[in-house]
Amino acid sequence: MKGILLVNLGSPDSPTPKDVKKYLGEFLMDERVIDIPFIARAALVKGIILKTRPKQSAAAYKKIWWEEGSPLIVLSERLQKKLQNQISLPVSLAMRYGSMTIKKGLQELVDKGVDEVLLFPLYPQFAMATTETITVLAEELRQQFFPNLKIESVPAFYNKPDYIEVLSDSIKRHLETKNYEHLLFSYHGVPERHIRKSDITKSHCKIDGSCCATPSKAHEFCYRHQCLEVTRLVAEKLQFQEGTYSTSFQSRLGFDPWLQPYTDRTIERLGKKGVKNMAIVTPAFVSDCLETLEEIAMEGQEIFHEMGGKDFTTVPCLNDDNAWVSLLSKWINAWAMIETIQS
Ligand SMILES: C=CC1=C(C)c2cc3[nH]c(cc4nc(cc5[nH]c(cc1n2)c(C)c5CCC(=O)O)C(CCC(=O)O)=C4C)c(C)c3C=C
Ligand SMILES: [Fe+2]
Ligand SMILES: [Fe+2]
Repeated sequence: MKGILLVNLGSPDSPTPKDVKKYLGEFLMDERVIDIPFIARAALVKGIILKTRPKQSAAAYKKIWWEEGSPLIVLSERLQKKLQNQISLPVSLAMRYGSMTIKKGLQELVDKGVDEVLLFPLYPQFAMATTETITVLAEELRQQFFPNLKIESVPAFYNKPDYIEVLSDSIKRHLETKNYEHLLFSYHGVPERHIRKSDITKSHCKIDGSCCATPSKAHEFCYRHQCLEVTRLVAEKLQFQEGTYSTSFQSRLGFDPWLQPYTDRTIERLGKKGVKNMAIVTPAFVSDCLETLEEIAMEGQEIFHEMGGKDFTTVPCLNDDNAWVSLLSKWINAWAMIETIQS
């Protein structure tokens, strides 16, 4: 029997420094997140980051935490439940980090009689820190604990026309009554080094602003290209005028160069330039989370107001939007059908 495992990033068990420290320790010790040699990574994470960041991050988590738990987990659970109501195959949910492990998710499916899993990383764009770390871990777990299980992974879906349509409709619906001058597409950032590492041609990526617009097979794994494409395709679909929208990258950590322009500086620039009403959408995230609810909706808004801006509108992530759930069930049913025909 076939089954589906949705996988998102994960959150701490509670917004306390102790639980945040445990969660960040697992997250940041992932070699595909902080991609430096083990000894240096352990020194940086355990010796520096985990000494101060858990307290700071716990305070941020406290501001956005819901009675039912972490927004990212609660929203992912709502998505899984709605999807399960539309699909006859078992649908489970796991997180790459934290208590809802991929191992538990696979076990849950196996216990229901599943022997073929569609592994669905909930990320529109590929990144080694997101999609790749999920598929690599799932394969390691398969080899170690579930040798008879067949696992197939869903690749990045950033440019699928039906995804762009659902995202564009959501943006349009949420901004219909808003009189905004500029729409900022803010994506989670990654260090520039990650983009070069994921370049399968080893020669295409220049991070100079031009390579991502030049056709290349490197784009199958280029996070920057895939983010820029989402902006371009949505702008084309919604017929945005040049100059009324732009792309930026948020949530940088450490001192390495990350993808630019940075979101906080872009908001600052827009405010300084005299933009009074702006809107912001975050298409790297399928579920609202700390990075959208605190960093953008709270901190971003504060920056904009300090710079003289007035209206700051955030477009929610797709979360458990009905059109999004229907699209996911369409993709999953197509997979189940093709697999059945082939076998
Ligand atoms: C598009 C998805 C994401 C990418 C790419 C990504 C890369 C990445 N992240 C960090 C460090 C942190 N990220 C944190 C939170 C966080 N990151 C994502 C998604 C991506 N990260 C999400 C959905 C969240 C929110 C989780 C939640 O519980 O709501 C955090 C923790 C919070 C904090 O202390 O600021 C860190 C740290 C790195 C280093 C990285 C690069 C490769
Ligand atoms: Fe992150
Ligand atoms: Fe590129």
